[in-house]
Parts: sequence; structure tokens; C-alpha cells
Amino acid sequence: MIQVQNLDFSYSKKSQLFSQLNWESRTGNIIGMLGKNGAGKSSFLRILAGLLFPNSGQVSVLGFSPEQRNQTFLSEVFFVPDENFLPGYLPAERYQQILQPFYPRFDSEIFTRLLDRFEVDSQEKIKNLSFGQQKKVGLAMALSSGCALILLDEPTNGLDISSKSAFRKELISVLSEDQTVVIATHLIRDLENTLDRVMILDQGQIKLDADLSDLADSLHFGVSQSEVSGAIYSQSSALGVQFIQERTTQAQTVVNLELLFEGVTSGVPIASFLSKTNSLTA
Ligand SMILES: Nc1ncnc2c1ncn2[C@@H]1O[C@H](COP(=O)(O)OP(=O)(O)OP(=O)(O)O)[C@@H](O)[C@H]1O
Repeated sequence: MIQVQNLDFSYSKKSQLFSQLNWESRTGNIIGMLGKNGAGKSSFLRILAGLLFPNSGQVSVLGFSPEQRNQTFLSEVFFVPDENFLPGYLPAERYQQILQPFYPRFDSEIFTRLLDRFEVDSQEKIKNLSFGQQKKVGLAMALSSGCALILLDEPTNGLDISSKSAFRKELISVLSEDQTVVIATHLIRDLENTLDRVMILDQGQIKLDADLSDLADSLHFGVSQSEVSGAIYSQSSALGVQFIQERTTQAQTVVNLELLFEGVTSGVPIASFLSKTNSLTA
């Protein structure tokens, strides 16, 4: 579905953002792309969408080279950027009617239901909606598009707590098995219980790329009142010492994505503790 090989990308000659980056994704996953501010998450999504071009290397999305912006490619990829991309002078419903013919599997009933669920007035001009409401229109478009690949840049940024929860539920319920979603975010908690796979981008490289199920099988996440021996990574918090251990006989735990992220970005080779071969590290 997505194959990235030896990708080099920079905005200027002085600093390289991605260097020999490799990545592959399978169909039917909700993939979280995590990274610190400036790690290159938005840039990576824009390369996948064909809005930025690699300096060198190969990028293939659904069998297409994104930079060629093939018509079929454009009808199968929906990108929601972090900033508002909608025409302010149109109401959401009218914009949906204009956009729908470009996406062969667009479902207008889902669109209407989502706007209702998100409590957005579909008759109001988009420019008169708040930032969060405009964001919800973009997300409703993406989730109704039926596209094979949906790219979401910081989708929960600007949403209130109940809207974040509604978005998570709708994301899981609306998607079909032949759709793939890549979500770039640094708001890790917002994606809890939503992701199938997590990819961590740091210092121009993918430092971890693993299924949540593999992480839960191979790692044990816990909190203790004192230091834990044999921890792969630990961090003091208000709750006590949060730690990650290699899992042997311990009970399976929910993956603590924030702790995992801190561990990986502080240089711990977490991927070497994973049992499955489809997890990798840079
Ligand atoms: N149009 C541009 N021209 C030059 N440099 C840019 C441009 N856009 C982004 N950059 C730089 O590229 C780097 C990666 O930016 P990008 O927006 O992709 O990161 P990000 O991980 O999405 O960050 P954030 O979490 O803050 O949104 C940053 O150092 C940024 O300054």
C-alpha cells in the first residue's frame, strides 16, 4: 500500500530532514505517526500526498508515484492538513456536494451523520465556524470519502474532549478493512485504544514501527513506588516510577504510548525487545 525506499528530503541544502528513510505499510491499519515538534510528521504526510517531492529515493502509494498526482491516485487519497483547507464562503453541505464526484465511494449519509454527531451546522458558511468546527468538517469529509488512504495531520488538535472521543469512535466504526489511515500527532493520549500500529519518527529516521499487539505481547508496562530492576526504560512521574520491562511471565498490559515514545526518543532500542519480525528500528 505504501512503500518508501531510501527517501532523502530537505527544505534547504543546509539541513536534511529525512535521510535514507525506509518504511512500508499494510492495508487496513490505523497507523499513528508519532514525533516531537519538528520531527517531520507533516512533511512526511505531504510527501505521501504528493504535495512535496523527495530529493531522492522511491515513494509508492497504492502503486502510484505521489508526485505525479495521477487522477486515480487523487481519488483514492484524502489528506486533511493541520491548518484549515476548506473554502470559507461555502456551507459544509454545499462543499460536500461539489467534492463528492471526485471520490467514487463517497458516502453522503455518513457525512451528514458525522456532522450531526460532531454538532456542526452544515448550512453555515465554513468561515463562520470555529477552528474546531472547521476541523470537524474536514474530518467528516475524510471519513466519508471512502478513500483507500486517509492522511490526517493532528486531527484532534482543536477538538474539545467529547469531540475527541466521538472522533475516535467514528474512526473505528466508519472505516472498512480495505482502508488505511495514517495519523500524525504529538497528542499521543488522544489516540489511545485507536491504533493498530505505531511508527515513531525522530531525527530524520523511523526509530520504531510496530503493531500494538506485538508491543503488548513483548513488553510489560507498569508503575512502581521504587526503581524496578530489569527495566528497559523508566521515568519518574507523579504516580511513581513508570517502567517498561521485557515481558516474560508478567500479565499483558495496555501499551503506554507516552512512555514508549519517551523511551524510543531517548535512544532505548525498544524494537530489539519485540518478538515479531515485522517490527523494525532504524
Ligand atoms: N515550508 C517549509 N520551509 C522550510 N522549512 C520547513 C517548511 N515546513 C517545515 N519546515 C521545517 O521542517 C521541519 C519539519 O517540519 P514538520 O512541520 O514536517 O514537522 P512536524 O513533525 O509536523 O512538527 P509539528 O509537530 O510541530 O507540527 C521543521 O524543522 C520545520 O521548520
